[in-house]
Amino acid sequence: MKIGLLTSGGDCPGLNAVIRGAVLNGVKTYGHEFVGFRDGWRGVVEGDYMDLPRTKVRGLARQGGTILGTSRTNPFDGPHGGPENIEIMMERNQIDAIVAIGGEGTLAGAKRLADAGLPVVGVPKTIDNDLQATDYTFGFDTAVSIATDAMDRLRTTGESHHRAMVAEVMGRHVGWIALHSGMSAGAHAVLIPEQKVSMEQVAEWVTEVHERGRSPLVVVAEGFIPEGFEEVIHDKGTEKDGRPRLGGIGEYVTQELERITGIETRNTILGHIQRGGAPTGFDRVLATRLGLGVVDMVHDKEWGKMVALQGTDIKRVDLSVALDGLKTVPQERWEEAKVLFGR
Ligand SMILES: Nc1ncnc2c1ncn2[C@@H]1O[C@H](COP(=O)(O)OP(=O)(O)OP(=O)(O)O)[C@@H](O)[C@H]1O
Ligand SMILES: O=P(O)(O)OC[C@H]1O[C@](O)(CO)[C@@H](O)[C@@H]1O
Ligand SMILES: [Mg+2]
Repeated sequence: MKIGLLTSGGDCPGLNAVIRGAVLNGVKTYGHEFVGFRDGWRGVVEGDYMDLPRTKVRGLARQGGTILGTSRTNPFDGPHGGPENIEIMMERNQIDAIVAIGGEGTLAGAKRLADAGLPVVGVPKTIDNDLQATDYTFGFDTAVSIATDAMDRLRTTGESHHRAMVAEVMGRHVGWIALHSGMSAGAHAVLIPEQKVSMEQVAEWVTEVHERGRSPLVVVAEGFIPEGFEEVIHDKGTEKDGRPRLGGIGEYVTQELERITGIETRNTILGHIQRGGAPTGFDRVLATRLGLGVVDMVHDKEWGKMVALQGTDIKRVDLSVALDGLKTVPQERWEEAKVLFGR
């Protein structure tokens, strides 16, 4: 078989480890051949790909980013998009299957193509950890570990100046990175998209912490909506696909805290630092296992599915199950963390 791999959506530490795992299993176990489409679905609709021999994936497990490049191209758009055109491209290039490595948008495209009869499967990726049917996505552990390290540093400078510190992390729709990095760094408040909290409540937690002589640390996910607001606060316009460009709520929280509490407060936006660089050991192992597993699934011709981590096992699940809403932070996980806030 000749299998085409693509990486699509935001990049994520571990993408290269998936590619390596897939190629090594395919070449060593089955004698399959691999190609890599450039820049996500763009490479598929334009038939733009590179050969991926075993030598091309050497040492890739530890390398951040994606050697294939990524984009947010829709495989159904443009004169060469859609299942009929993609089928013609596959036949012309003798490509037998497509493995789409991406988040919910990429996998929605993969599902529609599989529903139209194309041999397509998925591998879940996102630092946000918001995909259903998989316990964790690779990239999440790396993002949490980078954010934890940054917050440890914010705490020492905050303590020295008796300031409150605000750290804004990624998390457009869900607060997994905020919850885990906040818990890990000992944050005194964690603000996430799933939970409406008033700025007065946050100010109360911050004041309590300050009064017992500590430097308060507030972690806020970029998609947090404070009580009294209907929509996420952002001031950087929108992307081409209409998504608001986030990264700004931290500034609002900082200004409001300083205004209400009178405590000098500083804001740090971690941004894309959370997505860059080498994956953690956990993410390398998870991504490698997903890469190994997806090739077994392709070999068994189980189209329209993705590989997923369930417990400690790599399982095969229908893309429809994985795409049935986002995996948000449950109420009980928030209540559990809340015990650590404030006094
Ligand atoms: N229902 C759909 N059908 C076909 N293509 C889609 C669909 N939904 C999204 N896409 C395409 O997939 C691209 C990638 O999706 P998106 O930008 O959400 O990234 P993602 O794979 O979800 O990763 P991220 O975690 O960065 O959001 C979108 O820009 C869009 O072009
Ligand atoms: O700046 P970009 O690449 O458009 O992506 C930003 C988004 O991608 C993610 O990192 C992953 O979905 C989100 O947390 C964030 O909102
Ligand atoms: Mg998405």
